[in-house]
Amino acid sequence: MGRTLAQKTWDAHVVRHSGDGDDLLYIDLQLLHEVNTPQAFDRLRAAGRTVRRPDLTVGTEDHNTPTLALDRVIKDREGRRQAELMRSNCAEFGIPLHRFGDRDQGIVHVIAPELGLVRPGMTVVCCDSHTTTLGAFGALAFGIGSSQVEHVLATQTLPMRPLRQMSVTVDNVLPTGVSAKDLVLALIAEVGTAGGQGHVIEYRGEAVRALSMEARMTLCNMSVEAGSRAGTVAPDETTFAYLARCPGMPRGAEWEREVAYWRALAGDADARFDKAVTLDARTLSPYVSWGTNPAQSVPLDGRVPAPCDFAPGTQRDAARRALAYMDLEPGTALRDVAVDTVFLGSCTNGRIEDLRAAADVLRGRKVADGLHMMIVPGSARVRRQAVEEGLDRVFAEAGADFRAGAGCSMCAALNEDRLLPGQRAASTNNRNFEGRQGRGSRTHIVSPAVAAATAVTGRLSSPTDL
Ligand SMILES: CC(C)[C@H](C(=O)O)[C@@H](O)C(=O)O
Ligand code: SF4
Repeated sequence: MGRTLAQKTWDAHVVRHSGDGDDLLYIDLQLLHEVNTPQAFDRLRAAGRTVRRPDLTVGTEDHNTPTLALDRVIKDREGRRQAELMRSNCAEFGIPLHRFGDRDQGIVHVIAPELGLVRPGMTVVCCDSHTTTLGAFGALAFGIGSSQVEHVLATQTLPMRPLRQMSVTVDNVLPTGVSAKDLVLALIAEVGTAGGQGHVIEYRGEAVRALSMEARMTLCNMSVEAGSRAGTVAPDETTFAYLARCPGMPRGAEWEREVAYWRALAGDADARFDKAVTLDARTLSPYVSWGTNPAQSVPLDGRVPAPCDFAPGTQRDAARRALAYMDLEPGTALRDVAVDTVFLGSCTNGRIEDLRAAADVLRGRKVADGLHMMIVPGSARVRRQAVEEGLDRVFAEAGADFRAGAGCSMCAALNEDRLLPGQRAASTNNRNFEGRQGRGSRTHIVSPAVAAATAVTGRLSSPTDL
């Protein structure tokens, strides 16, 4: 029987089929950040073990890092402690670490592709749920918990229950002004936050083929918000062209051999999916979340729904609660919702293409009076490139606050960058649960273009409104 891309990658990494339903998988790369890892290192030390493959392990600092200046210290005590432990643990076990202030530092999911660490057909794990991002390269990449981190550190393997296969086929091409972010919000609104549970999603179809690597990363990034373990896109010419520019790639005949292997990873025509969803790209438009989970999203052209629009029970209760928390009246046009903050950044939309998309909207325009637009590059490299392209000037002239330091920042508000209680943001991040961007914060998840247009008008807007 035919196999999917994920099944081929899985099969190539099984070290042992065990009786209890778990397979023991070989892991090609483990990425680490400062949150969730101290416990793993403590247990490793307590057990008198060492790191099996420090050469297949890479760390960075991202969640707690400041953004105002590169010489700024972490103010929060717990955050500072995590960063210090990250440094001492990596030093003790010989793991390369991209520290805050270094050239290659940034959000773990942003720097890994930049450094050429991720290739098609690899198994990649990280102590972070948005590791799904890296499936954009045709890798099998998923988040793991801290005891699993310890297991991989010690053995370079991981017991895993085989995943179910789900296909998301997006036919036709996305209309102009509709991005991968809008596509994935529409998908999650359709299938729900548990729609992909236990599955690895493979994104297919003409619209997906047409996406850049950055856009595919946005798509795979939010796979976890649909409940799935991983998201993948079969490697193609777009993937190879991106990889060819990455550091450390083989050249000449060796490169040709790799590409042939990567090509063969594409799913077989008779591969079976346990679940299949089809979307028509032509029907999509900019999406925005109104509630407190990403599935509570509607087209920007729409209105805030009412609880009675949902099935009685859990869904309706969740809508009622979300509306109260978000302080929104049913029936309000989304375009009438005013925000005081716009956040552009995160592992979903903190890459160079995202900054370019926002700059294209901001060029020659001004951020609305009294509104704070904060732009945080996903990595130090993204920031350098933005400066090379003159985007920093566009942001400055528009009155946006383009930060010096790279990291997660206001995506999760684990550093100093956060909303005050009651503040409302249009944000390019991926989660909007209560308090995500600071206690009492209200988040509307949007694309970079919508974020920038919203910054100009002060209300949820798309570039066509300007
Ligand atoms: C802190 C980290 C473990 C967490 C995650 O796993 O996703 C964070 O990155 C997030 O986005 O909420
Ligand atoms: S940018 Fe946000 S979603 Fe991504 S790893 Fe950081 S906190 Fe998590």
